[in-house]
Amino acid sequence: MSQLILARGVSHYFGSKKALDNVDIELQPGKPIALVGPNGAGKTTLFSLICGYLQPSEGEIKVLGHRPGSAALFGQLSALPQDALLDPNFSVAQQLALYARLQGFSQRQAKIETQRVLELVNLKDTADSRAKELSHGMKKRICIAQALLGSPKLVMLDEATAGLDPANARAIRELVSALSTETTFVLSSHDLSELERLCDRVLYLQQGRLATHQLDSQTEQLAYLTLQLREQNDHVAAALKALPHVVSVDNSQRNEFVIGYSSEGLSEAMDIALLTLCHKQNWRYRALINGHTLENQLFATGA
Ligand SMILES: Nc1ncnc2c1ncn2[C@@H]1O[C@H](COP(=O)(O)OP(=O)(O)OP(=O)(O)O)[C@@H](O)[C@H]1O
Repeated sequence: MSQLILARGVSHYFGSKKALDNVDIELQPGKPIALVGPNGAGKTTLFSLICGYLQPSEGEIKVLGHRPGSAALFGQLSALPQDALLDPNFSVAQQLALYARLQGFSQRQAKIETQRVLELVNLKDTADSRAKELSHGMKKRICIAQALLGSPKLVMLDEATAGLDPANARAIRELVSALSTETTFVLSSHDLSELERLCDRVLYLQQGRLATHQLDSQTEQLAYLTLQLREQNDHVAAALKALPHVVSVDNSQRNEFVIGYSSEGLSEAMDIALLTLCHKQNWRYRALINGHTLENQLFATGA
């Protein structure tokens, strides 16, 4: 089977500005892939190259064995760009059916496919509404429905849940998760906790250069827990360090501690020992995370 995304020495220039610098990617189909990085790091540029909206200035990129933009990828790859727009004056069903027809569905199949994707995003009732009558969040979900027409193998979603309320954002995450056995999603977002929940592979761009992260590679020698407390407490780091088997404590940010410990010969699970300590010390905890948070993996120096 062809690789999902293969990039070899890909660079992209806008005039003299090098937006992507010698990027190599080799990704197989599977669980969702996060595309992250600070503003201006080159995420949209990479997104556009994979979709075939831009051509690389140098290097080669292949999606499912084909050059992005080629006819062979028609119906196999779809994208929700950050600024995706619907026509305000046509009904939702008319627009989706048109896109389905463009993908080669017959008129009858296009109607069925339109209903199917609207059901997926839980917006069946909006079929006859015009886009201008819908809220921002509803429009976003319709655009996601559009990206799902024809069940493509690769779906690129740029900031898919930006501007959605928590319940709708969660519904989209659940949808991505549920469809992930059939479709590989590439999700670009600044919401690291969202990506952390969904993805086990990360493409991290920094000034146009790529570092691929496999999430949370716990070694056999050392395991990590991240403890987030509700309020500031003195002496937390010292008390954590005094626990048996704890090797390192990193105060990664305010009220957050990354605890490295040796799992060899543990008599009591470390999470239980930590919660017992919180209880004894009267520390109220907000979260206890197995491993590092994605934010710490990407940005913290000591993590
Ligand atoms: N059309 C363009 N013309 C000139 N420079 C551009 C153009 N598009 C992007 N750039 C530059 O290329 C670099 C990468 O931009 P890109 O939009 O890919 O970053 P990004 O990671 O998507 O950023 P953000 O998180 O802010 O959306 C930036 O320095 C940007 O200024």
